[in-house]
Amino acid sequence: MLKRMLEERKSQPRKEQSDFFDYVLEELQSKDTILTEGIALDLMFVLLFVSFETTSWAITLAIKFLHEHPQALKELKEEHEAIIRRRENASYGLTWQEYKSMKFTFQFINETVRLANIAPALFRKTLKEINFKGYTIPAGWAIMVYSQAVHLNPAKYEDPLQFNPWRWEGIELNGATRNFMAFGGGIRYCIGADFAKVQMAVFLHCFVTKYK
Ligand code: HEM
Repeated sequence: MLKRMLEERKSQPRKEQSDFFDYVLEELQSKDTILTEGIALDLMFVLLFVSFETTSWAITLAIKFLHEHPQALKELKEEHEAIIRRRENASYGLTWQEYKSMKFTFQFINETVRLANIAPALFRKTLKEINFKGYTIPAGWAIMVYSQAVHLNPAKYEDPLQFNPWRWEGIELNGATRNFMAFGGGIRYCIGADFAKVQMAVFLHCFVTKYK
């Protein structure tokens, strides 16, 4: 389907660029590009999946956790109602400052994505031979980092199957750690992580303040 769309767009170029397809086409037609049509189509397909399914899945689980944990719902409601009370005009929309002040919301989001394990594993390739606990992994081998096993490891997270947003109290996460890889890590760290968190926070804000 994407291939057909690309062909159509190529045969009838639009006067003004308005979507991602137009930018991909422009790049494809530029002289020094490293992009091929195959890569471009893969990119479009992957982006459709990683930018949509991930966040909607996390939000779906967030609703489930809210339903099952009334104390978390109460605390979340309090945080968001306080944000609205502090506003000069209650009808104004959310501001970036308000978003950054959502302490419990971030704990709630971290815990949701820890348990969601939307990408349960990460893939890497060894650049050099690695010796680990008596095992040798030759250079050039594919490795699967099973992040889900870290997120559900009782040695790392007390009572790991329990939804407990309070476990994140006082912990500021700005990227991946050895124990938290819900958005991957290193050079391939999810480029949409901050965007996904904003989307989730805005959704939660509307949900707990408007839904009756
Ligand atoms: C709750 C939502 C999301 C989760 C849990 C998530 C998780 C991940 C994970 C685990 C990776 C693999 C990173 C690695 O291999 O180290 C990844 C990569 C990626 N994510 Fe996300 N993601 C989310 C939302 C998004 C959104 C909204 C976008 C785009 C708008 C996005 C775009 C990408 C892209 C393009 C990559 C590939 C990065 C690369 O290979 O350099 N993700 N994501």
